[in-house]
Amino acid sequence: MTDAVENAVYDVVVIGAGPVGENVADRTRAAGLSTAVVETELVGGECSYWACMPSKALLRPVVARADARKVPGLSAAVQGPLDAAAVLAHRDDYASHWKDDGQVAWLEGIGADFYRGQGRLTGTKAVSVTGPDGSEHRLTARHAVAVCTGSRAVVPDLPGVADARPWTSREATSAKEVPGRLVIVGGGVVGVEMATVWQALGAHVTMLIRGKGLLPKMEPFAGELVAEALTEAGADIRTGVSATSVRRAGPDGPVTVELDNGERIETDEILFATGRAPRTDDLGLETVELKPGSWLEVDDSCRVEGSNWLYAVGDVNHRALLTHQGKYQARIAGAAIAARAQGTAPLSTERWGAHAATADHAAVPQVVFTDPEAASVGLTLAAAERAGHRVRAVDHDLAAVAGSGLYADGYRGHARMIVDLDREIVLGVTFVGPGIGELLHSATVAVAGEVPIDRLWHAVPAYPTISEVWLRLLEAYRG
Ligand SMILES: Cc1cc2nc3c(=O)[nH]c(=O)nc-3n(C[C@H](O)[C@H](O)[C@H](O)COP(=O)(O)OP(=O)(O)OC[C@H]3O[C@@H](n4cnc5c(N)ncnc54)[C@H](O)[C@@H]3O)c2cc1C
Ligand SMILES: NC(=O)c1ccc[n+]([C@@H]2O[C@H](COP(=O)([O-])OP(=O)(O)OC[C@H]3O[C@@H](n4cnc5c(N)ncnc54)[C@H](O)[C@@H]3O)[C@@H](O)[C@H]2O)c1
Repeated sequence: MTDAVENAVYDVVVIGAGPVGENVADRTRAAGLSTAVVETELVGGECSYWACMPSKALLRPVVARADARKVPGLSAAVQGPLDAAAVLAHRDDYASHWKDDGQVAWLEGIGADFYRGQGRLTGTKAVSVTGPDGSEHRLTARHAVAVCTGSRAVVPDLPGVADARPWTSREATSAKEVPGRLVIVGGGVVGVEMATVWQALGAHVTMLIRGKGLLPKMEPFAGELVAEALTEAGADIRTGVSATSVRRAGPDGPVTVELDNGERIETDEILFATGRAPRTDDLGLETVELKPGSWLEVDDSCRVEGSNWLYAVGDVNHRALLTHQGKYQARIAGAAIAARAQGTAPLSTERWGAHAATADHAAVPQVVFTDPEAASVGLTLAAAERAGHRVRAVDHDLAAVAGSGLYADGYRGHARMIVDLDREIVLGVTFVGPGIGELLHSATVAVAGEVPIDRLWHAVPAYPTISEVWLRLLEAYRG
């Protein structure tokens, strides 16, 4: 495989070993292709150390306590504060203490060759790797290079922001202490999940939302129910305001945030949860006639538009910034790379084919792990109407289901199903309420499977579970 230390030829070179790069490598190795994997930080990527894993480890005790407080006979036992030190220690375990030995061993176990260093394209099918010690490797790919370099947090360029040392999602998921006061700018998924964690751990959280409410990409009731609960928990949610400058007084002093309405807020830390940018600025894209710093546009097999060897998989292609969706793309791209390399059979790139990431357009599931949880798959009503579908939204109060009442006293929640009136299939579903995260996959199966409403009528939910909401939604649709 290697003809010299610095120069090596592989069937496939994967740049970036987050969950997505790992899965591309897993698939290409399973197909018998020699594969090099290049990682500049930690194998496992953002998800393992500063995103999904630590954030969910922080959220689990918060949400479990909130649920338990609504169960008669149990609530009195869980009125005390969370043990913040134990929660943070649990988080540290789930972030593997920011060490990647286990994941490096896994990569080696699948037979991939691992290179630690910054990967850069240097031309067609050519990648250089600059190691931490300055060493240089030049890798050539016979068939494909897969860029899986993910995304990083965006911090708006406000006066004073750099000197204020703001938190991004990295600090918000890895902080060692609970700040007394935390201002969060942005009310997307990172904003609401981190507000839920840090408010419950003892910080006083203020959210600054420039728009009308939280979770603007979901159905409006999702943001409303999450905002209601966060406010009850003690958070201060301000909508229609933007930060205009940020100033930290001295190295350890508080931060003063100026708002566009003239107000000032003093805080101990400020978190910018204001979206993501692609990690493509130092990737050598200019050597293959692509623009550094841009998201990489791909076809449904995840191959970069206009190229026959370059793939972009996961966050970096901007199709759906979610680990499970990136791993799905990795399975599709890995299969496409192998099929093209082996040239044995034509690719199935038609809608829902083995080499087409069709679900990225039609059935992307997401769970927001707040109290209450918010989960959705497929289209919202607004998105379906924008796309020109003739649809009907069917709504049901989740509290009016036997299973919900048993799950929690005073259960609050809502469900919406978007039905395509021409095809009589479900285009989208949103659930908001305690304990609904695990319900989402039933909706994903219905949407991705394009299961006709007439057949869904025969999918009987067990009594008394929260899933009975399916029956109520179908009854409401059929009148
Ligand atoms: C706070 C937070 C919580 C989240 N929670 C969830 C969740 O609960 N569920 C969910 O599905 N998604 C969640 N996400 C989104 C999820 O983290 C991303 O969708 C996922 O990490 C994308 O995987 P990836 O492999 O494409 O990129 P990444 O995980 O970003 O990995 C990319 C890897 O490439 C490496 N790299 C970059 N450039 C180079 C280079 N030039 N050379 C070599 N290596 C390079 C990076 O070091 C990194 O290790 C969350 C995100 C955040 C910020
Ligand atoms: N549970 C999960 O699945 C999960 C959890 C966390 C993150 N993620 C993923 O990570 C990605 C990043 O999350 P995110 O919350 O950072 O991004 P986001 O795009 O979901 O939300 C960012 C929010 O910040 C606002 N914003 C942007 N610039 C601003 C500014 N200058 N001032 C004020 N507000 C501003 C936007 O209007 C938007 O509402 C998302 O795509 C999400 O899917 C997923």
